[in-house]
Amino acid sequence: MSDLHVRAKALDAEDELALKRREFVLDDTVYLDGNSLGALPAHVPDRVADVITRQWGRLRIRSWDESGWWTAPERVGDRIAPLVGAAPGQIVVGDSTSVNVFKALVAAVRLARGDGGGGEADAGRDEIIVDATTFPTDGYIAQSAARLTGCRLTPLTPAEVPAALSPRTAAVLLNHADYRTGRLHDLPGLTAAVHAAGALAVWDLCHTAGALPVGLDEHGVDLAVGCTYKYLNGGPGSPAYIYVREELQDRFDSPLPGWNSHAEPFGMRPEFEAAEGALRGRVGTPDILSMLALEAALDVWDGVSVDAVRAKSLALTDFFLRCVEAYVPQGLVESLTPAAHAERGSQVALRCEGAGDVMKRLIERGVVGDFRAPDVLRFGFTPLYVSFVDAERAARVLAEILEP
Ligand SMILES: Cc1ncc(COP(=O)(O)O)c(C=O)c1O
Ligand SMILES: Nc1c(O)cccc1C(=O)C[C@H](N)C(=O)O
Repeated sequence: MSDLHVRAKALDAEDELALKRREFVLDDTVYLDGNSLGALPAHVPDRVADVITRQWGRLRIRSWDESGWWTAPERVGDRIAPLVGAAPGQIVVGDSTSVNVFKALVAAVRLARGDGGGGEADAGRDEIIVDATTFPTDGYIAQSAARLTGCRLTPLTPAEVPAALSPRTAAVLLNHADYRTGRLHDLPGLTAAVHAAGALAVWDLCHTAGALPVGLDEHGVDLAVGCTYKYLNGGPGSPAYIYVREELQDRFDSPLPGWNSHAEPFGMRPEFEAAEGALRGRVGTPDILSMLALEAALDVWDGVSVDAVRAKSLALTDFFLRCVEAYVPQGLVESLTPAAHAERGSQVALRCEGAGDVMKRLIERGVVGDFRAPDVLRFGFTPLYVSFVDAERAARVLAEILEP
C-alpha cells in the first residue's frame, strides 16, 4: 500500500463530511463528474414516487394548492438561497440556465438604462461585456440579448474586464468558475468594478453553487443564475434559478413576462402587471416533477455548512494534484487549474495528449470524469460524496493508463 493511499485513508477518517456519502446512491466507481451531473440522493426516488402517485395520481388538480405546487419556485428558491449567500425572497427556480441567462441579461440592460422606471435614465449605455471563455450557451444568449437590446457585444476574459468598463457598459455577464479550467473568478472585486462603472453584474454560478461560498448579498451582486443538476444534485435537467437582488426587484423588467409572473395570474387579464418581488423571475407553469425532485435532493444540505464543503473541496483538489504529481511521469499532464486556493473552484482540469481516449480508458477502469475538447481531462470533486481514497485511486489509475 502506497504512502499516499495510507494518507488518503487518514484524511477520510478525519473528514467531518465523510458520512454524507451514505446519503447518495453510489457504487464502487470513482465518480468525479458531479460538476456535470450530481449523484442521486438515496431518498429522492421515494419522494418523487409520492409526488407522482399521491399528489398527481390521487389529488390531481388539488395539488397546485394542497401539495404546494404553485409556490414551489419561490419555496425551492429559498432553500437554495443560504447556499449562495442570499436572504430569502430573492431566488425563484424554473426554466433552464440558458433561459435565465436571457432573462437576467436583458433585464440588466434595461435596469442600467433606467428603462424599468424609478431609476436614472441612461440610454447611452449600449454595451454588454461577456466572458470570452464562457460555457458556450451564455455566449450565444449574450449575442442574442445584445441584438435585441441594440447593444454591441464585447467578449473579454474576466481579467480584462475592469480596464474595459466604460460609461457605455450596461451589463457584464461572468462565470464564477470557468467550466473548462476550474479557475475561480474574483466575484467581489469584479462586481465592485462593474458597479463603479455604473453597470450591472450578472453571474453564472453553475460551477460554484453547492461547492463554495458565493456571498451574493454580501458582495452586492445584481443578478445571478445557476443550474441545479451539478453540485446541488437536482437530477438531469432539473430546473435552474434566477436571483434578483431585493433592491432591484421593483424595477426588474423581465423580457419573458408570463402569466406566472403576473400580479394576479388567475385574473386572466390581457394587460401585464408584474408581481411583486422575486416572482417576477417566473414565466410559465413550473416543471413540478423535476422541481420537487430537486426540493427533495436539497435535504442533503441540512446541517451542512458551505464553509466545511469548501474546506474539503480544497483539501481534495490539493490532494489529487499531489497524487498526480507523485504518480504521473513528468510532462504527461499539465494542470490548467490554478494552484492558488483563491483562484480554484472544485474541479481539476488536466491538459493531456489524447485526452478523449484517456478519459474513455479511465471510465472503463471505473474512474468517471469527462473530456472537454480539445485536450482537457476534467475531474469534478463534490465534497458531499467524494473521498480522499477516491482522489488517490483516480490519480493512480490515470498514471497506469499514461505510463509508457
Ligand atoms: C457555466 C454554464 N452555464 C450554463 C450551462 C448550461 O445551461 P443549461 O442548464 O441551460 O443547459 C452550463 C452547463 O451545462 C454551464 O456550465
Ligand atoms: N447540462 C449538461 C447536459 O444536459 C448534458 C451533458 C453535460 C451537461 C453539462 O452540464 C455540461 C457542463 N455544464 C460542463 O461544464 O461542461
